[in-house]
Amino acid sequence: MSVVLVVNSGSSSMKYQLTDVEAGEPLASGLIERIGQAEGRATHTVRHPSSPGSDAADDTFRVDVAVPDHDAAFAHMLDAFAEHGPSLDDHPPVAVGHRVVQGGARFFEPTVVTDRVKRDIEELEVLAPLHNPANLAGIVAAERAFPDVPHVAVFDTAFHQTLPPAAYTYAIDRELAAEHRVRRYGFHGTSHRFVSRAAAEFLGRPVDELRMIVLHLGNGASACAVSGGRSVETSMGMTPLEGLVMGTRSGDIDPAVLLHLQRVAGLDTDATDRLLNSRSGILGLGGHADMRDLVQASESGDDAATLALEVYAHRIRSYVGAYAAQLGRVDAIVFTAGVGENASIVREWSLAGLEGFGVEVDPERNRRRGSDARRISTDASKVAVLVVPTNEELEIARQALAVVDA
Ligand SMILES: Nc1ncnc2c1ncn2[C@@H]1O[C@H](COP(=O)(O)OP(=O)(O)O)[C@@H](O)[C@H]1O
Ligand SMILES: CC(=O)OP(=O)(O)O
Ligand SMILES: [Mg+2]
Repeated sequence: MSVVLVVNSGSSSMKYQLTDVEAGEPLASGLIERIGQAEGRATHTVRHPSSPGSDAADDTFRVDVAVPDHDAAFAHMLDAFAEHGPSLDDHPPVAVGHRVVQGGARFFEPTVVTDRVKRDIEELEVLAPLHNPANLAGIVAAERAFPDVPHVAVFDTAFHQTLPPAAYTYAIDRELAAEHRVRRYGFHGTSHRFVSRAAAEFLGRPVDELRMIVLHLGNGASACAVSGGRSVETSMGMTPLEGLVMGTRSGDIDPAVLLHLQRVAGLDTDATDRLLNSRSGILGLGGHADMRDLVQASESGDDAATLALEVYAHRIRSYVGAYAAQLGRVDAIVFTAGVGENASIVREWSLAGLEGFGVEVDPERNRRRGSDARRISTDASKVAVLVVPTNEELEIARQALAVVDA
């Protein structure tokens, strides 16, 4: 058994998963929230792999606990494994895989963490101020907790290294852009990679024959045009702010709006940053960052919530059209992540009216719930519309193991 611990450190949370890579099954997972705040909360779930004939439920343990920093989060995680299992002595990780959001133009592949790699991740903080500092803090804390195993950084940007220059170049002064590394990098690459391969498997066709549009709709959201298994266009840019409407992020906006607000509403740089990253998206429009709450508000007649949903879907439809043009042909449109896998209304509204382009969602299939990959288009639809659950942790574990085994 090859067990890998996967860590996804955010600025105020840490997610972890202990995974048996060969079985493709998590043994345990957890989430430590509100790191650095007075009241935190930790959840630890012990998974019981479902064997034929048995339907064992997972065990989840929740505690309210103040967690001052990432070191404390790791200490808490180790306690949770000791108390609730599975025992790390019986399942020692052979590697720790870390999600790192921004790898710039430097990291193309999963990379064993060294002092040099840590310095590079730190140096890339200017290009991802919300994400990379937390990712690095998680790596440093994990090295302290697991000093004897290799640590592997897996970058959100790596899958998008195949973008052609025409897709990643912003039309601004090229010398200024080069000096400050201003270009589009793209994110959620681990998910787009995993999901595009899983979709090909579901369709029973080699990924290198397929052209597809993957819609990763979670808290952050991005679209990716995948041709022959390679990312050729994606909606996030230099940072994870560009593109689709998200939980709290605006996505695309005329940059002159910022200039205008700075002039007439006195917004400074930090206030502008907070507006676009934390107070916009469906939260800014409809009062809810969580899609479940937004859908519920809309269903109970809240017009602002309904408009937020319409804007969210309208933006997705625009990207689907644009990416169809870039790809020249679309074999599949694939929904994934929390919203994409669960919110049938978002899938329905996003693809409404595309029948003329061979995209026909079957309303009944779309409404049906499920946790496996499934087709939601009609049998007659020229383009297959799929829901494919993402599993970034398994993909990170696989990539970390491959590096360590190599
Ligand atoms: N049953 C559901 N219906 C609608 N939205 C859902 C459902 N379950 C989860 N979501 C939404 O998925 C989003 C979180 O997605 P997720 O992929 O877990 O995000 P992240 O990993 O980026 O934190 C939230 O907006 C949440 O409301
Ligand atoms: C890059 C990014 O947006 O990540 P997340 O969706 O986890 O916020
Ligand atoms: Mg996610």
